[in-house]
Amino acid sequence: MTSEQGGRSSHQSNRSGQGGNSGGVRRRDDAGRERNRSTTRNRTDTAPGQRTRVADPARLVAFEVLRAVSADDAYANLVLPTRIRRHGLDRRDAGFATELTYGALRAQGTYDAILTQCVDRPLSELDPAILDALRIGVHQLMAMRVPTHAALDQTVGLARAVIGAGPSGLVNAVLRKVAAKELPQWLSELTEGLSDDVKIASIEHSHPEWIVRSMRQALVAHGRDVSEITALLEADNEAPVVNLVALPGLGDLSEAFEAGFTPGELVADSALSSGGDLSRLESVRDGSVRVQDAGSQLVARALAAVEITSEPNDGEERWLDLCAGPGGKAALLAALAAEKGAWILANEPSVHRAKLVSQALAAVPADTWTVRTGDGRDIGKEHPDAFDRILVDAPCTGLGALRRRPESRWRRKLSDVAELGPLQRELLTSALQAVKPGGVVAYVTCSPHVAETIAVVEDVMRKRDDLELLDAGAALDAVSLSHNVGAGNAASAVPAHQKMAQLWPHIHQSDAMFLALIRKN
Ligand SMILES: C[S@@+](CC[C@H](N)C(=O)[O-])C[C@H]1O[C@@H](n2cnc3c(N)ncnc32)[C@H](O)[C@@H]1O
Repeated sequence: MTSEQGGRSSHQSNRSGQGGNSGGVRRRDDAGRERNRSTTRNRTDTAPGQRTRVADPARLVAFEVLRAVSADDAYANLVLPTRIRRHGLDRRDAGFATELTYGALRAQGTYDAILTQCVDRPLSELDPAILDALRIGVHQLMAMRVPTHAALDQTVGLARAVIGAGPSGLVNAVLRKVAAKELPQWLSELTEGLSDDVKIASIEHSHPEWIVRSMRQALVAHGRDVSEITALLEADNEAPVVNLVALPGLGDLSEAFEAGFTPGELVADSALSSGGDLSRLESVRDGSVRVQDAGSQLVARALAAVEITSEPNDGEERWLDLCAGPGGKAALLAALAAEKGAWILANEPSVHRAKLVSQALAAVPADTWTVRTGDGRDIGKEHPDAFDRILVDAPCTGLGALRRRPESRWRRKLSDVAELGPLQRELLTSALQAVKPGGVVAYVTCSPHVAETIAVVEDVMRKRDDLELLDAGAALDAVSLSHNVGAGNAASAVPAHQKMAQLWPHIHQSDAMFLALIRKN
């Protein structure tokens, strides 16, 4: 099972299925939602904390993951599957735990704003474990189809079992206040009297204000209307579908289609599904079919297909993936290189990640690729004018992949953008040294933040007079199935920006990948 399976609802989905308030034994349906068995007794008004004394395993899993994220800086997508296994959750409970975990993490900003109205002290003064239990309770009350009494009873029971009887009383009292209003009413109260659109969007769509501001700026820089911000932030709060790619010439999607995947509409040799146990697929196990976002597939294909005028060495093009770990794009590029009779060097400084690159490349003929463990900033000096095509998939804030990393919006800081800037510039500078005259460098980030995208490209290009920006939007169109991706920036007021391309989750259902293609003349 993928860790996203079952994480369906945005935190703002309605509570339409939440009408029942009868007591009785809980059961979950296929989507992991709790249903009541019919009984007539209404237990909502009795003290839930007095009843349930054991933690429901699915809620316990969500609580443990939230604790690992807030106390140990863990990544939810890595911890969740291990906890699901450890607690032996079945498919339905795993779906419920996934929705609860990811929903509570994504919507943390909105939920904390609600909790602030219901707790008699600053949230920072609460025991962090109590705060995590409250967030789990709020998500059930505001966005899942869990009957109110079950959300209260089970969350208070969880707090009693894992934190203690005293705190469970606090959890009970606070969640009862939260439950008194539905989400739309909370949101209108929280935003009443505010005139700052950024603040309002931040509360309503649970993104830090600096990220809302950055996204708005990026939309405008790429010639889009700022009003798209709502759709963009909403897309960030949705669980992404699983995208597969069959490595060209090596992989076959028929097994995936038999397992219920549907053909991808954006890019060739791709397939989509909302979930499923990928380890069942032999083609995934042997690495010839890989999980990869459609945006990543498109940018890799655009670089492989764009016209170059450099002279191949002995008829063989030399490609370089400067920042290859963990190897997603390197695998697709290497398969495309093998088809064209080219060779690729995949570079990665982290030893662990370089090993992952080698594993990712294992399905591709071994004479097509080499993995180098080293700093990409040195390659330009060591190998000037040596490569025909270079990918610089630069280390970045990852603000374009918030759908996949539910906690990252709270962990990232504006200062990270400034800290990454020099490295991004040095890596692109190195690549421009390493590319042959007539060859092309693709500068890619999984972030739409203009300080990581347009500003880096413009700063670095200003320092040389032998560079030319190619039309990246047209290059994406050329390798897409529709031939009309719409990622180029014809509407941008700045001519140079028009040639740089930006994909968007709310438009392309992909990560927000940025692509600039630079030819050295
Ligand atoms: C955005 S990730 C690349 C993702 C990869 N292309 C893929 O598709 O799987 C950026 C990578 O750059 C690596 N990196 C960090 N500093 C670097 C440096 N000085 N030179 C080259 N790579 C670097 C990071 O370790 C990380 O693996």
